[in-house]
Amino acid sequence: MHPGRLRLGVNIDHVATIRNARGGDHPDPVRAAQIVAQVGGDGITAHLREDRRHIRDDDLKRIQDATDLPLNLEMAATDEMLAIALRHKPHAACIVPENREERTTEGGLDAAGLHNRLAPLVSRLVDAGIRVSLFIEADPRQLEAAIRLGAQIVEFHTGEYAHAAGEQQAIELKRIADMAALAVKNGIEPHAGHGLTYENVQPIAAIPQLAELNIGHYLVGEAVFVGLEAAVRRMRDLMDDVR
Ligand SMILES: CC(=O)[C@@H](O)[C@H](O)COP(=O)(O)O
Ligand SMILES: NCC(=O)COP(=O)(O)O
Repeated sequence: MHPGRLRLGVNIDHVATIRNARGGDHPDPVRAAQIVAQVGGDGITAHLREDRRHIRDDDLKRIQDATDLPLNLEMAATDEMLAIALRHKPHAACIVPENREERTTEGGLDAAGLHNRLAPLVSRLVDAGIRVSLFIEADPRQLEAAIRLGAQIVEFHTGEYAHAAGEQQAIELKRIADMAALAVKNGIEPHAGHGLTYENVQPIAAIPQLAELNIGHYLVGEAVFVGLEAAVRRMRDLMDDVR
């Protein structure tokens, strides 16, 4: 059981997607971060992609200056992103797989296969006092790799769960629940995220070992209709109803 309340990290990438659609500065992801802070969000997640399709380098400091919420910087395992993380010193850095062609993150990081590339990067981040999260599939081999790498956090990719239905969704849910329990047994804090919505969040939120959910695209979509404040509040309520 995670001793504290299940935290909600709000990913504001797609506020920046709308902003960048016209090349201007509205809507500002920083204003979104401030609203998240005002309505009970527990953290801000921002994915600085190599192609800067949404979050941009200057957004990071503005977000950090604008709210006291912890910033979870999602980043690829590259020297460029390591230097940026060391410069900004976010609360946490979540290492995610990334390629230009993808529309969005398509799966978890291959922490096992990339051990030699990840090891120096993880230790540099840990040494700088940045909590390191690895965005992985709920798979024992990937979890073991994260333990070996010395990551403090794993974030389980919930995309397969989110896109599954019926029996397959139950199988994905059990996989995540089993790995969350194993993570805690090994002293790693388990998080989860990707593709979570009002409709599918509660079975994930009910997993007692999970400490944090990171949710973004759906909330920004809902915000178009009801506003970001109401969207975050509803997601928060749904999580609280099962924990
Ligand atoms: C790792 C993950 O699932 C998301 O946090 C990631 O940010 C998705 O990428 P986009 O935000 O570019 O869709
Ligand atoms: N790491 C998951 C995240 O930050 C948000 O993913 P999504 O809700 O935008 O799919």
